[in-house]
Amino acid sequence: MKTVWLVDDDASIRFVLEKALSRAGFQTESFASAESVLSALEYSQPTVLVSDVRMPGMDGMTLLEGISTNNPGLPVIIMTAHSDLDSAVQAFQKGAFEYLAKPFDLNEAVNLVESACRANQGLKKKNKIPEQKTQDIIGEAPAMQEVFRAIGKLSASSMSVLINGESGTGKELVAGALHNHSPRKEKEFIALNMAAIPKELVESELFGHEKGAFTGADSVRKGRFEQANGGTLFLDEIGDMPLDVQTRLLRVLADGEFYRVGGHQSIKVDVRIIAATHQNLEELAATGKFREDLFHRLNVVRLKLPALRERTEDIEKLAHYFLTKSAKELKVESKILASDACQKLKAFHWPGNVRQLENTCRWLTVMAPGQTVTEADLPPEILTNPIQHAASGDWLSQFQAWFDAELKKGRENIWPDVQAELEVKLINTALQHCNGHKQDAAVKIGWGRNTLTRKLKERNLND
Ligand SMILES: Nc1ncnc2c1ncn2[C@@H]1O[C@H](COP(=O)(O)OP(=O)(O)OP(=O)(O)O)[C@@H](O)[C@H]1O
Repeated sequence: MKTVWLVDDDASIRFVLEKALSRAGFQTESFASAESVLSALEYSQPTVLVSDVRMPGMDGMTLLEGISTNNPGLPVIIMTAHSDLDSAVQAFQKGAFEYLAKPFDLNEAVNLVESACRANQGLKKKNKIPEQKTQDIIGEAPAMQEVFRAIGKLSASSMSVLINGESGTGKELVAGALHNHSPRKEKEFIALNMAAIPKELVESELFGHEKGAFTGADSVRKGRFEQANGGTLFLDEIGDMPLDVQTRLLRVLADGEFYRVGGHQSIKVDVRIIAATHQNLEELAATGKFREDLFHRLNVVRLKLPALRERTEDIEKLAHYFLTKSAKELKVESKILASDACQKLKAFHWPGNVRQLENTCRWLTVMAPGQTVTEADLPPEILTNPIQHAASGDWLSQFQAWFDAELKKGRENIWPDVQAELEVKLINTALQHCNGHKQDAAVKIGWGRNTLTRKLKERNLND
């Protein structure tokens, strides 16, 4: 029978895990401290060990180190209430099989234990990398926990990573964390935004040029690839990379060497590529705007960063973090968010994502009159949020994707059709809501009764 040992000083956690695991057919044994489990490990060994991080006396990380040395191959799942990036990364670097952020779903915990049992030889102890504090990445939402896990798992590798996410969701921050937690961290991390460089300069920016390669090339210039040698090159907005440069990039990725513009001598480099985009690269590849082979080369590991409106549970913590940060920068006392203001921030749709929240907090630090920020202190654009995020999902993003696809098909003069569709939906929904009462429906929409009557005629809707 498969045995699972549980280590946690919190009796209630031990109790619920014991129950869930025995129901799933495991034999369990519980320990209240790391010391007691270490002495038990001298005599026997379970199939899987699950341990908390913070415990009085020896902590979970030290226990993990001891296990990696004395019981290599024993899969250990680390639980922590402190769901920050550092503990996830540390756990993986110290050889943990998985990382479970508290509070967790019991099914998730059982599934994890099951997969740890299957990986019976577990993870070998990895080379210890000196700890390095990265810029905090705040995120307790499940999608962010996935990202932290991936950063931890990728910390020993040089694989290409493709990061998807809207503008301001933290793509560059995550790329930086991937670099800082990799063996390349002593070398350069270079970030380059493809959309920000004029098309004709992209090639020389990346690969450098020889003197006289083109008008204005007065001297030899090293490109970003050479600067990033041994390190990481972060290519933001990769979907905007011109096709001919994509071909060259593909060649560098395949051969590890390239020529400067106008050069005849090949240059060898070892660069890890992390690419990011807010676009749908599969779609771009399907329509010939992005090289399919390059897409597959970059898409070895894909990370999806959620839009801020999809992780409202993180807004309060992020706001607190940014208010503290900007207060430090401005050398003033940090503002505190009142709960009405916090509710408003959570209800806003944040088209600019975390960057916009950061800017709002900076604005509040300067502009809010008192130490406590109330709803009335918030900038007007947040209070007059025209379209509350629809509970049924992010229909504006879907609309945007549809619009984008129509444009790509070459469609023109879209507005009349969109307007007609929107009006029909507005009218029908309002009439239904008001049991067919036109006056009330007009008020709900914000039209006069005559406008509603005219629109009903125009749109051939039955009176
Ligand atoms: N989870 C997070 N925790 C803390 N700060 C964050 C987080 N996500 C983003 N930020 C901050 O928000 C700002 C925008 O992030 P970043 O530049 O990484 O976004 P991006 O997705 O690369 O944006 P773009 O696509 O527009 O370049 C940065 O100042 C970053 O530090």
